[in-house]
Amino acid sequence: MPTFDTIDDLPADKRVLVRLDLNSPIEDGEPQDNRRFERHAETVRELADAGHRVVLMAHQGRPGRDDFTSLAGHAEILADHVGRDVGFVADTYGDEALAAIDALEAGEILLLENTRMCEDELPEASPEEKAETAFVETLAPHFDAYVNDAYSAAHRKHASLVGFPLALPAYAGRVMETEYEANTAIATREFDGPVTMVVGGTKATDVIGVMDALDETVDRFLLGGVAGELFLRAAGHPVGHDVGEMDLFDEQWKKNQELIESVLDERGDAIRLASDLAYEGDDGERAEVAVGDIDEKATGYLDVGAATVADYEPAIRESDAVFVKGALGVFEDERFADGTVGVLEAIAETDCFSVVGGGDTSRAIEMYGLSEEDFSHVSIAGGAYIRALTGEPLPAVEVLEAAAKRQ
Ligand SMILES: Nc1ncnc2c1ncn2[C@@H]1O[C@H](COP(=O)(O)OP(=O)(O)O)[C@@H](O)[C@H]1O
Ligand SMILES: O=C(OP(=O)(O)O)[C@H](O)COP(=O)(O)O
Repeated sequence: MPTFDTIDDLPADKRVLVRLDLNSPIEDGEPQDNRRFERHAETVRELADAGHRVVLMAHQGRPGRDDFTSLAGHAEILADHVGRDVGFVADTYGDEALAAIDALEAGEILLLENTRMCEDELPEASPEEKAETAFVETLAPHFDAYVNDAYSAAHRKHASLVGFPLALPAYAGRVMETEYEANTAIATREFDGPVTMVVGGTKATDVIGVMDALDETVDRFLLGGVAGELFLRAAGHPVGHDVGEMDLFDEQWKKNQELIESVLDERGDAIRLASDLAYEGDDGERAEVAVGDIDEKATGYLDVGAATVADYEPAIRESDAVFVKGALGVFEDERFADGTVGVLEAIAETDCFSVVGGGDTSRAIEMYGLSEEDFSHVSIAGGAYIRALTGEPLPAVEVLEAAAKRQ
């Protein structure tokens, strides 16, 4: 049973400030529809149908990255899923935002601009410090209640996630409630046979620390993506660094080198690394190279190769449970989807307990004709769900729990 209050406890006719996680893949500057919109739409529709004035906050990307964009396009996608208009204001807590908030009628919905465009949102700090920011102190008096539905961002100590619950009565939305219950239940589950974790994606910093903490739970890790290349670098291969305009490896290597080397040293037997990698050849087609034959990294590696997939598939078939965090390659491009899809197909065909997590990674399921029903749980959370597996508390959930004790 969750120890926070939910929107079932929210009194009628309120001005409600709601935190969603609409962080999405961006292609050609536009957000791509994904299950985060579909799932959050349920909470938003329920609040609007109940006659509340509903103001939404969300973030997109990280400052300095290509995916750091306005939320104007997100409002349109969300409106389609909710089945009601979703207004948008290109401001977070300035006069324009406050005027739009105060003009809302019962049942109307308004999305504010990307919270990370407001400098009080980042960096991480304690809930008390975040509650004292101008962002929270200016917005909170315009509301009666705060709802957090952003389970997938609950591992971040940002103002919109941990600051508002100190300033307003605070409740969990439907996504927060269901993801919390599902992921907490998984953390306490016991398995008879081997437990495997597929680790890929771009946010290596998030997963490497967790690999260390999952010592007791996970028997073997199958690596790919950026994390996989960083481990190959630690194992002495000339890969795992940026080339050209790339900004994925060097900073994460600097931050995690010691940890990667110690995880590899202590859990080397449990860690399987790619034996071949795929890249875009001169003719624009997919090309592959054995890791042992790489003398110098001249281009980006965008997937694991066929030999690696052949090595990983049987490991999955003999597992009792498989957890996926991050894609093994850039599956959005069909040429580099083999690793991710090969692994997902093996999981779908195996009678194991399986969880696929991450806003980006879980998109591969429908893109490649697999069904959500083939997996035990498809989480819209990535970093938050694997942290939940370690039993580590999530800061944004802790402040909801503290708020429930006060309410
Ligand atoms: N070798 C790679 N180089 C660049 N990007 C990669 C690579 N492998 C996987 N990715 C990207 O990782 C993304 C998913 O990673 P991440 O954002 O960490 O996970 P999620 O949002 O699913 O939790 C995918 O969109 C995929 O394109
Ligand atoms: O997409 C998210 O996390 P995920 O990639 O772990 O699923 C969340 O929106 C958190 O975003 P952040 O990792 O930029 O803080």
